[in-house]
Amino acid sequence: MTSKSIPIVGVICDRDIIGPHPFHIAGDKYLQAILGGSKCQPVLIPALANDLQIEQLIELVDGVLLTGGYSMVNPLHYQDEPAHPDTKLDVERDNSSLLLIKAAIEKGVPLLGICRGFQEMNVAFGGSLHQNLHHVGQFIEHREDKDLPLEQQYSESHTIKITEHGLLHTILNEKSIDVNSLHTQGVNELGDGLTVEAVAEDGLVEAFSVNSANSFAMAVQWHPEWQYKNNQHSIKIFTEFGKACANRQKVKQHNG
Ligand SMILES: N[C@@H](CCC(=O)NCCCC(=O)O)C(=O)O
Repeated sequence: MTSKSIPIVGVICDRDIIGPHPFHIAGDKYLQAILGGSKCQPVLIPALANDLQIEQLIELVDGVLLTGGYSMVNPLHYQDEPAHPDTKLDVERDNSSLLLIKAAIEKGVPLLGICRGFQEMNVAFGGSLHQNLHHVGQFIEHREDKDLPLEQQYSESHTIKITEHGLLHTILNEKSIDVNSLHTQGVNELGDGLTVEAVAEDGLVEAFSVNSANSFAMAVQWHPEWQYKNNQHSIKIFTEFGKACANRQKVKQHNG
């Protein structure tokens, strides 16, 4: 029985230790949102960094998803003070994502960044992060309360104002929406060639797009993958990303 092939989306893994061993892992909710929301086949990309055959890999996928993650982007990537020794880092994830972002933009592969992925994309374009938003003194609380049940951790936490006539505005057709918020870090300096698509009520950048991209290239600080089926805005984001991936697949099939 022949079935129509669906676009393939590469999902970056975290490298984390389980028991005595390192593993490459990705959150199920991201894979479900790609499968059901974007109608694409998710495949995991291990955080093998410079051992990844990026040029070969980027041709195999029709889109790239950079997921959230509890580890922090190493501040050495944006020339800031070294992270506090207790900070959970993931050097291999950093180095893998930065290579993937470059390759996806160069090759016109649709790219969606979520939370940590949003922060990685900002850094990849020369931007910087506040390592601890709650220490800066001008921002509302953007962290989740990890002592609460997950439903409450991922519940809507603040409003974002959407840039009129931008990509996100075109996708959502909304001037503002409420979003969840589960992040310690956030955009300090916006990277070169990025356009702000939304800001929080405290002025923190919450979404941006990539000016030079030949395809969908957007990143959001919140978590649209969380229970995406129950959120019309999330459905629209994953649907739009999926359409871009399907278009990439069609162009590749046409070009043979
Ligand atoms: N570690 C960064 C990014 C926060 C983030 O991605 N949180 C979600 C982790 C769990 C999930 O994938 O839902 C920061 O704290 O700023």
